[in-house]
Amino acid sequence: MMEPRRRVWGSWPEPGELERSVVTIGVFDGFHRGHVALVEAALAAGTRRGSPTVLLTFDPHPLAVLAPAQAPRQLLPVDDRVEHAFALGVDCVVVLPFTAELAEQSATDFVEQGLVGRMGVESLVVGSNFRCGRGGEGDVDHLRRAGRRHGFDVRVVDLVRRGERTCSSTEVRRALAAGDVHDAFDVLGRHDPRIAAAAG
Ligand SMILES: Cc1cc2nc3c(=O)[nH]c(=O)nc-3n(C[C@H](O)[C@H](O)[C@H](O)COP(=O)(O)O)c2cc1C
Ligand SMILES: Nc1ncnc2c1ncn2[C@@H]1O[C@H](COP(=O)(O)OP(=O)(O)OP(=O)(O)O)[C@@H](O)[C@H]1O
Repeated sequence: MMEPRRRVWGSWPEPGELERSVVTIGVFDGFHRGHVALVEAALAAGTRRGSPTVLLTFDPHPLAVLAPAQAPRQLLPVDDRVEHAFALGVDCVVVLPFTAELAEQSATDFVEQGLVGRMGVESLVVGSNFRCGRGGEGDVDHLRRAGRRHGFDVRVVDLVRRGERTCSSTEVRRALAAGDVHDAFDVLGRHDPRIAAAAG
């Protein structure tokens, strides 16, 4: 089968559309240094295995559904996140609509029905603080156990730091809110006028 390239799914791929993959998951708002490191680790695993590297992301931001009052201002629209992923060399992107129904799904079902059943995951690459599933129950230990049951490997990436702090979308937003665009760019690892505009 020809491996898919630059394909974007707006929901889980249908059975058979994606038979094997290296998957990295998260919101990826801003595409900061940590996100880039995660994608690079996934690409290295994809190349090693000869499997497509797929970035799985959510839209809207999970907090917009789980706690709308605390939902952060979006740094990059989902189309820009997809473009960043492709520019780095990711083969395909899955954008899952984050709905109340998805938030209620157990981590086990998310992994078995989604990652294994629809994506044929061979290797899962996440940051050490990643969680998925109802109530955030699916931490990296949970994912490793699921990986042993289903025969996929879990690669946990150490969080990228910049001096004293851990790079995160939250840190970028904090710097922007303080009016310090240079600091925001320092966490991001690049100058990005669209993100400066997100400061409003
Ligand atoms: C199936 C599923 C259910 C989730 N349910 C919850 C939840 O109940 N409470 C919560 O705070 N986050 C929940 N999340 C969101 C995750 O904790 C997390 O924010 C999301 O997977 C993105 O990961 P990231 O924040 O590391 O990018 C869920 C995620 C998934 C995939
Ligand atoms: N500094 C980092 N280094 C490496 N991986 C990271 C880093 N920060 C987040 N990740 C990973 O990137 C993926 C996407 O996470 P997410 O988009 O929630 O990042 P975040 O920047 O921590 O966001 P927020 O600040 O809004 O919680 C997850 O797998 C997460 O574990």
